[in-house]
Amino acid sequence: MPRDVLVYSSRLRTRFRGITVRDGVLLRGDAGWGEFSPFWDYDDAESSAWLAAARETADLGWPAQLRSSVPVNVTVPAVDPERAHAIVTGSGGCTTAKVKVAEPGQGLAETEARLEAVRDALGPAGRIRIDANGGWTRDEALTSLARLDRAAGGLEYVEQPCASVADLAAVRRAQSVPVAADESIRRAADPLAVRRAEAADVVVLKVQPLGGVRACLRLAEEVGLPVVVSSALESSVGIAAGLALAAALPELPYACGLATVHLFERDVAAAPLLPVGGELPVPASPAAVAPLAVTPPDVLGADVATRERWLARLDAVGSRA
Ligand SMILES: O=C(O)CCC(=O)c1ccccc1C(=O)O
Ligand SMILES: [Mg+2]
Repeated sequence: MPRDVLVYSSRLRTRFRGITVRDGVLLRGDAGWGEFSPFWDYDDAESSAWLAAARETADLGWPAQLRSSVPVNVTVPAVDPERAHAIVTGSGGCTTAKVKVAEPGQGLAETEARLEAVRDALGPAGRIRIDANGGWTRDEALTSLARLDRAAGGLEYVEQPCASVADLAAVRRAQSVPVAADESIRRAADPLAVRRAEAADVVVLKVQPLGGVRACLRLAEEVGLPVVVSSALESSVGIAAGLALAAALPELPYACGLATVHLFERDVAAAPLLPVGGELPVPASPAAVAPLAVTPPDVLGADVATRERWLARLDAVGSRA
């Protein structure tokens, strides 16, 4: 393997987005290290934006930064109330929590119990947002939001309650919890459809699926809505690019969803990007977030088969450009 391409793999502490292991490639360029880690269910065409993001960070580095630290939310997967409470308590001082809801196979009562536990751990001044990942119909969204807003003692917003832009707009009009668009931006042919339909109050932007920090800055300007920068469940190298975007946005009214390194059993960086006092420090440049020393060769956790799979994927996606 070339010296400027590393493959990492880590088990996750809890199942997230249906996966229990996260892996990806780290690429080194003149500016430092960038991460290429599309999920395995993404095809080569969809993965090319992820590669553009990795190359931008590695080769060009990041635009000017307006802030040196970024408030972040703790991310609470669809775990039981005791785990949810412990995750919030051990979050490194986060006062905003994002809780996964609409998990297949889970009932509303379980979700209510999780939200009550999170509220108990945060106290009355904390903020709670939820993410349904498009899992509800309009009617389910309306029923669920009324109940979950009560269980949480107030919701800051709901992320992607339904899959389609039309349904997001309908849910937004029919009740009072603000709506954030995630998949409707990052997996849509036309991310501006959300603005035209007045389907959201907030947009979630992720650097890798949207093709890089600069592409996200342009999109933020075009959409004209408040932005929450979030992780695609990346190692500290990928999270660093999210922090670069959050640091470059003219306004940042909400905590960002970049505190996900705690979900990894083993991060790639010597100094993992974990929150302190509810904030993450913004690395000055991509060179500031280097992976651990690369000897012995398995230090980043990927076995030979995983490395070969990623190198083949990198070739396939790279040859499309
Ligand atoms: O926003 C956060 O708190 C963490 C990031 C997150 O939830 C996420 C991570 C990987 C893939 C999808 C999502 C999502 O927001 O749906
Ligand atoms: Mg989301």
